[in-house]
Amino acid sequence: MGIWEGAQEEYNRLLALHKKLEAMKGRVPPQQPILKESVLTELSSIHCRNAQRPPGSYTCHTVVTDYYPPCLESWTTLQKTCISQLRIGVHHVGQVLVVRLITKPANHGGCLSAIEDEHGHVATIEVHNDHREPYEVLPEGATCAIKQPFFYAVSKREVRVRVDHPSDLILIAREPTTINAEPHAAMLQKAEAALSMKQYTNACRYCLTTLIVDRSNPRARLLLASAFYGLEKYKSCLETLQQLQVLGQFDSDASDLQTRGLARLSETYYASCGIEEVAQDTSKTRQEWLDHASSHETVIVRDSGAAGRGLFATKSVNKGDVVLCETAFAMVLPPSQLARVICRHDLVRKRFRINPDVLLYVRVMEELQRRPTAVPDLLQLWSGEYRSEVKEVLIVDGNLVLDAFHVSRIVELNAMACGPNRLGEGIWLKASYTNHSCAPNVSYKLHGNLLVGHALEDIGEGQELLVSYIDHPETKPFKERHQALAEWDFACQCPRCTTEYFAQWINRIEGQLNASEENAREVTHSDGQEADDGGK
Ligand SMILES: C[S@@+](CC[C@H](N)C(=O)[O-])C[C@H]1O[C@@H](n2cnc3c(N)ncnc32)[C@H](O)[C@@H]1O
Repeated sequence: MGIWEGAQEEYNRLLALHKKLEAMKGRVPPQQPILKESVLTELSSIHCRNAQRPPGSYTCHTVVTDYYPPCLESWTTLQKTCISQLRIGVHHVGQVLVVRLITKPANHGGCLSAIEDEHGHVATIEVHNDHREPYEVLPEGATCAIKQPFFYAVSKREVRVRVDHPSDLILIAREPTTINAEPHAAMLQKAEAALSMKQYTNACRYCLTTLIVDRSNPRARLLLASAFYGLEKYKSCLETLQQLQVLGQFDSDASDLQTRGLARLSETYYASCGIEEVAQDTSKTRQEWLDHASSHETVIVRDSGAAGRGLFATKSVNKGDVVLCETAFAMVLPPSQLARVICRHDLVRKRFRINPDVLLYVRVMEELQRRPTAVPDLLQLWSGEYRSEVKEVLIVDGNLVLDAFHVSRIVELNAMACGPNRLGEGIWLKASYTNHSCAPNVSYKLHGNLLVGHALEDIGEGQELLVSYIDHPETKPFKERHQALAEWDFACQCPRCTTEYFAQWINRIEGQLNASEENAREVTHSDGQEADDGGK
């Protein structure tokens, strides 16, 4: 059985099970208190099964049974509850469960561990949407606070405390942030480690902490400039390097970074990265991530009427010109998208998703944690009917608050297929505003992680940029185009569809009118005949 069929079968099983389990809502678990042995046995069997899987390749399932918002309050202001007071299928809003993690964590759809409260009662915790290593998510022995605990039935016999928003889990026994007291060397080592993991915001924090105390530390300045470069803040990068020049500490690393920074800045304003050369290079090297900057000076986001917001040209461009050039916010391409298969069964929206969609979502969540400065830009993207209160960078109890369901919906509605045979997917923050048209005036091409939009015709200043979300719309009739667009959950209102829709509508009305005229003629005719017959 293929991955798709397997996921479909699992989805049907889960949906049927979920319907049956609804009857348990509001009740206590069938076995109260939950037996410690059964929790530990279940976890050790998951550990055994995981150990038998080939490393790096496994299938895991995430089941979404309910959409609910993350907690926006500090755990210290919530009312304490305990495991024996939890009710199945209930989000205990306004409450917090303080527990100790008593086993080694396991990966199984989410991150799992056994928890014990102050009364010695035990349950299993299941954390979703936090894709760090299990020992980082649920470190054995730590004490944690679970905000608004959701007690959820996995089967008729098994219930778990479930966390969908990573910020709803607080590790309270985690060491306090004492970074100010650390010596510079340790702080800069942390900055280097953060840079190597592309955690640019953290790297900035470590460097700035050093610079507050030692303004002329050249290493801290160079690392800070690199972190700004990673965050695509090229102006700040160059300013930081200038300060190094003033201090007379400008070495070859700084000079190299300055050259790259200047090149990126010029690309930002003048789209000067030489798309033709980039295209030739990437087709040869097949490099995924290119060192180039986004350039979207020629576009602006504005209201587009029925389609919501759209992307408009700020100046006129000729056919063939580059209208937009943007680096990916997150992207998954084969073969990495096949390294592990993750299925997300959404029982609320009655659909399931597998790679690459789910892996892209994982990457987006990781990227947001790494670069919180990008949070507002991502959260403003189209999310259909889903509304979230979290739209800005919000830190509660030291955690970045993200509504995992909101991010998931944004990824579903804005991801673009890309890469060889369109087997990959990515998110581009500006290009996401491009609406669909069945007669597009722009087409997107991918070079590495760089999405380049070319004008398919002359486009005037203020005109909307439109791409086709489907392949070859020009060859497809109305019905086929709408079938292909179905997965985006909207009825196309582009001028071509509107014209064709009205043409079809007028044809239908004319057909009906003709038919009723025909009927009326026949009735009159037969009435006339009857009258004639009657007269005979
Ligand atoms: C990727 S977003 C495009 C940006 C979006 N309009 C916004 O306001 O953020 C895709 C969504 O835009 C809307 N859309 C795009 N093209 C459309 C069209 N031709 N007709 C109607 N709605 C369209 C649909 O709601 C679709 O799900």
